[in-house]
Amino acid sequence: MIRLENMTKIYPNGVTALNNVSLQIQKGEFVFVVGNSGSGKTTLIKLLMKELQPSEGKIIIDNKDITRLKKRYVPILRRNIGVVFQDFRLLDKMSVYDNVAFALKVTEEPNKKIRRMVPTVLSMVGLSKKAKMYPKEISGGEKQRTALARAIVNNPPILIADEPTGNLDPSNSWEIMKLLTEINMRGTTVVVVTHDKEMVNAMKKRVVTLKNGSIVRDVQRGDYGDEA
Ligand SMILES: Nc1ncnc2c1ncn2[C@@H]1O[C@H](COP(=O)(O)OP(=O)(O)OP(=O)(O)O)[C@@H](O)[C@H]1O
Repeated sequence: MIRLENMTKIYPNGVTALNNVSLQIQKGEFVFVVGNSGSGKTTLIKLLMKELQPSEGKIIIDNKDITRLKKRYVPILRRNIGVVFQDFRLLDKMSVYDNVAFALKVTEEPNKKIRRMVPTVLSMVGLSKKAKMYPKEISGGEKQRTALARAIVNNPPILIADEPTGNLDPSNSWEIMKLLTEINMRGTTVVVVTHDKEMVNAMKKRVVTLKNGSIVRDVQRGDYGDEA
């Protein structure tokens, strides 16, 4: 489903953020990507979303090389990849409901579908009672769950979460991990970038470790390891 082939990213200032990275993620997998600050994790996510273009190599998603994808097809790619950003990127002037509905409005889904889907995902992430609240009126964990609801409301085949437990206390972190596991069990491929050692060690999923832009470890049912 996701295949990186000898991918290198050198930023215009000469920094090599990723160096000859090859990686395969199968449909339905749950993968943690770990690594020190500056190891290339965010760069990897941006390349997968086509926010950045690699300097060398291929990125194949669903048998298509997205590095060759024409600009007009980028929205279709993004519809297939739900992303939960580190800083949530919620719209402050919109309620929880509207933040989630917005993801369907931009893809011009019919109103009937929006009215059906938004309450369904809000209930799934336990936010039905907060639907009318605004981001500034809800907690960090609730913002994270709103961002997650928005990322999955389109039912994308791939979900990428950047530090989803980064700013959360342990109980909220577990809640988010439980939701990511549920989403994965429904068939979505889940990629989680994290520093959360305890969580990675508890989950026993595949762990890919980046160091200075290279993959230095890739283990099934793994732990956080010493490299990251
Ligand atoms: N826009 C940019 N221009 C130049 N260099 C960049 C740019 N963005 C990131 N870098 C550099 O690329 C390398 C990889 O950065 P990246 O943000 O991918 O790391 P990361 O693993 O996500 O780090 P963190 O855990 O701190 O978020 C770092 O050396 C960083 O300084």
